[in-house]
Amino acid sequence: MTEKLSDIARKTVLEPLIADGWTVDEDRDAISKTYKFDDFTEAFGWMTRAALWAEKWDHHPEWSNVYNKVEVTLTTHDVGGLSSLDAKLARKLDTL
Ligand SMILES: C[C@H](O)[C@H](O)[C@H]1CNC2=NC(N)=NC(=O)C2=N1
Repeated sequence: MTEKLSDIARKTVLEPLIADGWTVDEDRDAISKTYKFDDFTEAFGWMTRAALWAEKWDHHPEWSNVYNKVEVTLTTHDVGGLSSLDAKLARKLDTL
């Protein structure tokens, strides 16, 4: 069962993500990042790879794409805030 991150876990888990360009939206208890690519093909290719991981892990990003830019927000709808699944998916997205 997925649970919201505790205050202690939150600090440990979020710090490295913030260092890698993720920002925390405290109001929504979500993290966001904008990825920029050379062109649409690169952006959409990345989204396709990301979508396969999201489906595999049954954890899906909120995202939008305009040409070479992809804006991603991660939060766990089932618990109404950030969980370890968001951190796991964020780390994966950063490696794709
Ligand atoms: C039924 C299904 O497992 C759930 O609705 C999953 C699907 N993908 C999800 N994605 C995200 N981001 N949060 C969720 O709580 C969530 N729940």
